[in-house]
Amino acid sequence: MSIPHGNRIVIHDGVVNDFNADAVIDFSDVTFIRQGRTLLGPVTWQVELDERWVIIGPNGAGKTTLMRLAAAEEYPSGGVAHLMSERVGKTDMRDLRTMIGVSSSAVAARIPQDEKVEDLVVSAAYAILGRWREEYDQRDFDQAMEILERVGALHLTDRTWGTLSEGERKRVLIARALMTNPELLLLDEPGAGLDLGGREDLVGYLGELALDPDAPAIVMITHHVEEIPYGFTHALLLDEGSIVAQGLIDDVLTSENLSKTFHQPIELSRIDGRFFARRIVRTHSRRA
Ligand SMILES: Nc1ncnc2c1ncn2[C@@H]1O[C@H](COP(=O)(O)OP(=O)(O)OP(=O)(O)O)[C@@H](O)[C@H]1O
Repeated sequence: MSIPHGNRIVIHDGVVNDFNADAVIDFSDVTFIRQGRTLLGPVTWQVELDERWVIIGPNGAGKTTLMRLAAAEEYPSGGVAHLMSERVGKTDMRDLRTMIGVSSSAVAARIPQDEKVEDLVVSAAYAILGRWREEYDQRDFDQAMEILERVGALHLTDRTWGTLSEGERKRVLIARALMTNPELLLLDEPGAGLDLGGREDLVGYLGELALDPDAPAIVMITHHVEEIPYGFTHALLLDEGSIVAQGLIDDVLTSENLSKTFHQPIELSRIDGRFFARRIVRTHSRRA
């Protein structure tokens, strides 16, 4: 059997297993079908450890579906998916999830109102073991405090989830997602519901995280190009379950590609490295 070149390898236990060993996400022709409807795909997409991706697309485009597949929360209906070099469907999804940090409204919705921030973050290290309310190791508490400080939420340690503002919740969710030292961090609309100051704080923090060489690979869904932090390297545009464009952010985020994705004339501009987008308003000159 011939071995392909580059970073693709073949393991043969009777089955050819061809994937990018450097990728935390390696999807090849992945589809997701429900009730006879193809909600996503076929999608071929690779994310490597030092990459920071933004996913953009209209409502219902399939962004969260893609994220759920990347979070090992769903099995693909077709195609081949590897997460952290493990073949989805041939490995324990719970083991995979320990390597993936997720911050999303779905995670937020499962948190009891009376959960203390400290417990919420520290328990992430134990969730897989089902030790939600048991004794925790002092080292885990120390790590939780360190992460809360990094996301600017140390002062919230003793507060309960129900008393937090939207911006505070977003920070605490990211802290919880980072607690397991994941290889992959998935952020589904982390800026949703934040006021201008809160959004700018978040963009600043995520920009620092993006530039940290020890940070995990990051994939973030957003509806607003203004929320893309400095340091994000790649973009994927999705529409009606299909990829419109993907690759390096400077190549993919263009007025032309956004107009195609959103089916309207969009003008994209960039000021000091930040993106801004608006619909082009056509003005008609009147004859006297
Ligand atoms: N389990 C399911 N069964 C049937 N349809 C589903 C299921 N999950 C999602 N969908 C549909 O798949 C499509 C894509 O949904 P998804 O949540 O991935 O979109 P999205 O891009 O994240 O949208 P939004 O920006 O509104 O959050 C939508 O039309 C949605 O109604």
